[in-house]
Amino acid sequence: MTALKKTLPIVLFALAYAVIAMLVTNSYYQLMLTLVLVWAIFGLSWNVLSGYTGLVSFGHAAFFGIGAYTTVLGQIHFGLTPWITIPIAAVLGGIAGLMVGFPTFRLRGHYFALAMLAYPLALLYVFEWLGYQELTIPMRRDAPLAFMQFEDPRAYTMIALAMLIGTVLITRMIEQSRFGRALLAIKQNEAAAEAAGIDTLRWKLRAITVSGAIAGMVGAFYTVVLLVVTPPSVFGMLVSAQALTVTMFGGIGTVWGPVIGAVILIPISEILHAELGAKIPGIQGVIFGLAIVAVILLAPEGLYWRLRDAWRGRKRDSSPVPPADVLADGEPRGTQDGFASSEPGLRPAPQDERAGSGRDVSRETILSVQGISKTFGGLKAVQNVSFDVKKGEILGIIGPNGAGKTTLFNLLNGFLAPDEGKVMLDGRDMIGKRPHALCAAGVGRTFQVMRPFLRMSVEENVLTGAFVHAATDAEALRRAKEAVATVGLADVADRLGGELTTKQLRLMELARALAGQPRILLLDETLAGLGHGEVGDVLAVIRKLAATGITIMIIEHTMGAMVQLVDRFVVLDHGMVLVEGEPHSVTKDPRVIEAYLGKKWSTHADA
Ligand SMILES: Nc1ncnc2c1ncn2[C@@H]1O[C@H](COP(=O)(O)OP(=O)(O)OP(=O)(O)O)[C@@H](O)[C@H]1O
Repeated sequence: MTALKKTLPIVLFALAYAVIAMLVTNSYYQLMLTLVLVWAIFGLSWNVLSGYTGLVSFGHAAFFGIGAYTTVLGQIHFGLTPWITIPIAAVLGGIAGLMVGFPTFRLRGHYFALAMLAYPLALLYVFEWLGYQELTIPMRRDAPLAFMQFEDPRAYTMIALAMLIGTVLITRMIEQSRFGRALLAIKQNEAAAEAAGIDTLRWKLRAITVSGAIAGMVGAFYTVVLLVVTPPSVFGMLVSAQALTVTMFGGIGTVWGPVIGAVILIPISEILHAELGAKIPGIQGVIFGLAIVAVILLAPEGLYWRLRDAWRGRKRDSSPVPPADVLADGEPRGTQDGFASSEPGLRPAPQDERAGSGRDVSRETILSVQGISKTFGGLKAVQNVSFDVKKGEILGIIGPNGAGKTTLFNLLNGFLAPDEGKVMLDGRDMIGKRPHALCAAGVGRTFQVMRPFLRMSVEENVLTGAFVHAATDAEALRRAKEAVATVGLADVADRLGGELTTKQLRLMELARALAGQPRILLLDETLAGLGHGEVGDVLAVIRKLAATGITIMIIEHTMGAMVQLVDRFVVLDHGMVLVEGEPHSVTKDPRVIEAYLGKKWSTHADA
């Protein structure tokens, strides 16, 4: 039923388009109908890589041009029909994608976008140098159908429509599978995606391969329609810009975006080009420029998302503003006053209550940190830190701001490689492993500054973390639902990440880490930004997880809560272990009071 509901708009669109195409007799308008579909397909190709992963490509013309030249050279030199060269172009486009992706994915953001620009430009000059300035597809009047040379231009529109439906269905499949979820997770937060067990490089390479294949295919077909190919017409800047513009205008990261963008922008630019092209050369570039400016100002993610948000907004009158510490740069809280923060009502417990969790902890070591160090420039953020974590233990990592606590977590989950030292998980050396591999080995992680996927629902957020050990999508979904229920978010499972309160976001991050079935969970300031009652709720969930046997390491400044939660503390100061031990002895240690807790602590505790 749902599948039918999702496929119906595509079927209706295709039917309406086919009817219009059949009714149009003017060959110029027929060509425009074909070109709308060509640019929609090219936009979908761009979308598979850039729309879903957020890695903007200015170089998709490289794949398009390879496809275009495959067709024309295939027919000139080998007498091959486009029925054969179009699939070959798709394969070559895919291979080119893989070859481009491998070195270029080392770069991020603007650097990636600019590096991508180099590929079509380089190919443009290579093809000019090879003497392929202007090539025309030889006419085959003896076998027009066999060589895709139709008298009736409607045939091209129908083929383009079939290609568009195929591309939409492929994109849909990607979007709704583990593939698409991995790409969207990468887009929204690559570090969080890695920590949730997603092998980001592998998924990005798959995306660029599929994207290159679609671009190669449609580039090949474009040449069949226009019959002539020149390097600037297929490798030129305007070609890449066209894919980018139709998608940005229509909507990034959705199947409908490139279709909407192409349906609106291509006819406008083509008609203006026909009417005013002689007086204002390059009018198409102006139209695309204006479209981009309009989109940036009015609907930064494109028309589709603006309309969808307006529709959702009408359905849901008020949605809470995302908390200030989500993806923000600043520290959400700290100990700037030299006194570890203590939530109202969670003042340091009286001496006799401060005996930690009182739970039985195994003697077996799960994680052994052996002399690890990390230096940033001249700053020794972590210096020769060693300690063991016992199976089932809740270990608190405390220390003043800048003591190296988050850096330690980054070393433990593979975001950073230590300069020296070892990290042994169940006796196996974990050094050199990437975060997704460490996640697969059993290390789960949440973040100090929360990294939710704001455009995904709670369940989808958690699902991204569930694939790491799930053999099938159904199993991942089951695990995600279980994790959502365990943290008590089942009632809001359908809400978007951007609509949650701080407490719900903290619990959702916990569930996302939990869905990967971790054996050890690294919780970085999970209580930050929570109110009094909320701290108690989240603590109850952490205790519940510990009771199931999960080992927990937690960084937290809320000392009143920490002394009641943890079995043991490791206190860091200036990147070194200052003291290690049970809560009651650690909180009385003069060195800890001096470096971290402050004199106010002992006054509070004695009160
Ligand atoms: N990527 C980096 N590059 C340079 N310096 C860094 C980097 N990451 C951390 N540092 C520095 O290393 C030191 C330790 O930082 P870290 O974030 O680990 O401290 P922390 O104990 O977690 O502090 P807080 O309690 O404020 O979160 C700080 O001086 C910080 O400025």
